[in-house]
Amino acid sequence: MKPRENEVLLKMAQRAKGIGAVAVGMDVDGAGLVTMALMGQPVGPKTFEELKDIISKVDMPFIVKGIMTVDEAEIAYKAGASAIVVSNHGGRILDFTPGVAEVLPAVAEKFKGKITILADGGVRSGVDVLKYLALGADAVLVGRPVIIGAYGGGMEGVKLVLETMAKELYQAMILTGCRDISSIGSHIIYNSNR
Ligand SMILES: Cc1cc2nc3c(=O)[nH]c(=O)nc-3n(C[C@H](O)[C@H](O)[C@H](O)COP(=O)(O)O)c2cc1C
Repeated sequence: MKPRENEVLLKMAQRAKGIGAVAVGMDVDGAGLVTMALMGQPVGPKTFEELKDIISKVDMPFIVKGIMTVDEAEIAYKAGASAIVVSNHGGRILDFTPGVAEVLPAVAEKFKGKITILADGGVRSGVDVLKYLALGADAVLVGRPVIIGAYGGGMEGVKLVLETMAKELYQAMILTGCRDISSIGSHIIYNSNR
């Protein structure tokens, strides 16, 4: 990747000031090579040093997205990211890769409390939110349902989608005996292999 691409990414991140956070996608191969996807295009830092350098120059919380392994989480954490998004961003093309729910517990086991852990992908109800929280996420992100809500009903549509999810989450918490978000944990997950 050309240095110019990093400059563009950095400028976009700096211009985003006021939005509150900047997010980039990340994929790391065995050799520690980092590629990032922005607007679907592979751009951004290719090495740990470049990622660290960009994070140090952005005066706002920096979120690294597309984390699917403990090693990738480690890179984001050591580079100084505020948060990671455990997110299977290769799903449309690589449909044989593990799902977020499969990798989230291992990432959470090592990094819970050290870095904010967000998760996304396939969340369609409040019960799905509960599942990702129980598997170790600090918070859950929602993509396509919000787009569908906006398409169908504009701002009211988005509001309806999010309020419905919040109600479903509340009901699911009551049924699983969780009095607040912090009491949601792996104890509510039934594992038939245990
Ligand atoms: C139209 C569309 C384009 C997307 N483009 C990107 C992208 O360029 N980079 C990326 O990391 N994720 C991309 N995503 C994934 C979302 O950022 C997010 O991870 C995903 O939509 C969450 O899953 P959900 O839609 O099932 O809630 C895209 C998703 C959609 C629907």
